[in-house]
Amino acid sequence: MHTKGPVPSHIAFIMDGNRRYAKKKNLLEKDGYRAGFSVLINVLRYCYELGMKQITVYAFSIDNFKRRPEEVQSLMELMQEKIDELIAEESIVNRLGIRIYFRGNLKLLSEPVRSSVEMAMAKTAGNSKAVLSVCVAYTSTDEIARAVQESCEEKQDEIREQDASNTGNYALEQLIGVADIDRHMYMAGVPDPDVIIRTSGGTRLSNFLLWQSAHCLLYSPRALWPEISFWHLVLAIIYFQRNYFYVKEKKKQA
Ligand SMILES: CC(C)=CCC/C(C)=C/CC/C(C)=C/COP(=O)(O)OP(=O)(O)O
Repeated sequence: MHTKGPVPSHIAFIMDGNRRYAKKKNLLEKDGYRAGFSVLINVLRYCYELGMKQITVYAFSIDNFKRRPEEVQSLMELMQEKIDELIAEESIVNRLGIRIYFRGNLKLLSEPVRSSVEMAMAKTAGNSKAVLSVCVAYTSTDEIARAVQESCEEKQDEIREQDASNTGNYALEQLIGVADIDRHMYMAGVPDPDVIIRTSGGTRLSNFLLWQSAHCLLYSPRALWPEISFWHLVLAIIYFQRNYFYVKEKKKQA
């Protein structure tokens, strides 16, 4: 597919509005999520066809564990079922050559879900045409805190040496900088997103990619996530293209 003008290299989605969709259509909550997953598959294909090769979705936040236990359970079961579909040999992921990463505090997941997630990452490791990052058990503040902790652990010996020499010139800022923290992020190695799309009209980031969104655009179509179509993506790209030079300049200055 050919588009005029640049397309985002990395597009990220806050898939909001699945429960509202279920309510609107008189469906069970879990069927709202099922509809959301089907749309995710379509969106993946559209993004790929439009030339966007880094796609990130916010599938489950650490805060989502506080929802009703039955809801958490049903979402986790759906996730497991859908991961199996995603990695089936003839799946769209394998046909298009998409590598899947699950990013987040994965030890918070139950054992069966964690095994599925790890299997999906291993089974798609040979795919190299595009990357789907699925943020689960994720919040940005958790990601940043862990990255800072790991950066400190990595430099432990040097920090101790400075402590021991006790010169009064304690230079932690020379030991740990932005690049060190970057390397320990769940999103390490992924270029920052150009656009975050939050469906259902909300303009909050809800603890998603806070570190990575310094120069990112936020686009908020009114449609609920399961209502997202190809044309919503086209409009998002037009919005990106209108702001492209601003984003490019900001990144250059950074
Ligand atoms: C395997 C895989 C990647 C599965 C992902 C499935 C999927 C669509 C997950 C979305 C999860 C979620 C908590 C969305 C927020 O909308 P909400 O349900 O809170 O909606 P609301 O704003 O209407 O309450």
